Amino acid sequence: MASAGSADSSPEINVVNLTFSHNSADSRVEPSLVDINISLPKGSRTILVGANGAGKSTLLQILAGKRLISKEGTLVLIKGKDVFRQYPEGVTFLGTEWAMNPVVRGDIVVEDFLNSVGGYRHKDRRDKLLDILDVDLDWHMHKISDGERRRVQLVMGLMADWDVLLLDEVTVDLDVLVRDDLLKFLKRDSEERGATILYATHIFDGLNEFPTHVAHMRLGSFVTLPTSWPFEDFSVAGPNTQLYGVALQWLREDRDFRRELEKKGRKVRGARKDDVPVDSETFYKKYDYSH
Ligand SMILES: Nc1ncnc2c1ncn2[C@@H]1O[C@H](COP(=O)(O)OP(=O)(O)OP(=O)(O)O)[C@@H](O)[C@H]1O
Repeated sequence: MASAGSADSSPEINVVNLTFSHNSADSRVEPSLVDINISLPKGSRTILVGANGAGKSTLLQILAGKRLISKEGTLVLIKGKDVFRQYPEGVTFLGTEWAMNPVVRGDIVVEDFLNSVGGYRHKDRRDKLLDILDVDLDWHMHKISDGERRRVQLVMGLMADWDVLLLDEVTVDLDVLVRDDLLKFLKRDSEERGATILYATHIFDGLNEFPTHVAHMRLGSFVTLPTSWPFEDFSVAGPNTQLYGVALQWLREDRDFRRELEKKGRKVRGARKDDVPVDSETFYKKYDYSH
């Protein structure tokens, strides 16, 4: 089976010996990423699967140049360029924190907002995306829903041609029809232009036809390196032919793995506290926050 984790002559994304701690001053805190080595070919579309806290966002943020790594022996390259020193052109990162920025909740009309980031220069693609994402140029950014704001973000982020797209869970609040149309657009775009996508998500419905590779992260490491999809080898994820089934199996394995570690007395990050009821109503009744 083809794995994209091995060395490639000219990979579009190449990470070598990456270990990263959010709090490097405190050696008791386990690193968020441990010894990551991946190499993704141009034109690939890779889905990152992993439980909460697995390290998906951290990896995408590092690739987006949002966190500085200065360790000797570590390489984080996109299009052959070091993302910390000479950030490559044509890389787009779309993450969830954008929608929290007060600027994008201000009283500004969508058309002006898109023009302020060069929308007039990419009118054809912009108009295609407005149609796919069902965005109205007359909307006011402070009067739209979170899902609508997300759609504006996607128009903004995707309207210029990109070579590498880093997507961190930004399709989560789209309705199913818009999400489906968007994924078809991205797949076509990637096929026609040889553009590369790395996509972290928790929603696997309707995603079967999208990826060229699928990978599994757990506790900051790759359990399954980016591997050609659909899997031909049952040993990777059992007899699953649907991505949804693969993800369910991997997440179950992650939970079992985490429980085994906890039994041995190791505190595992990302674990749910068992004394917090899963439904919020019970939680608030139990802790009575009314006073
Ligand atoms: N700003 C931060 N400061 C300290 N630790 C952080 C920070 N952001 C993430 N972490 C830690 O890094 C680890 C990886 O988190 P990350 O957000 O990358 O996981 P993820 O796989 O994207 O999870 P999710 O599916 O919940 O988005 C977690 O243990 C998390 O607690």
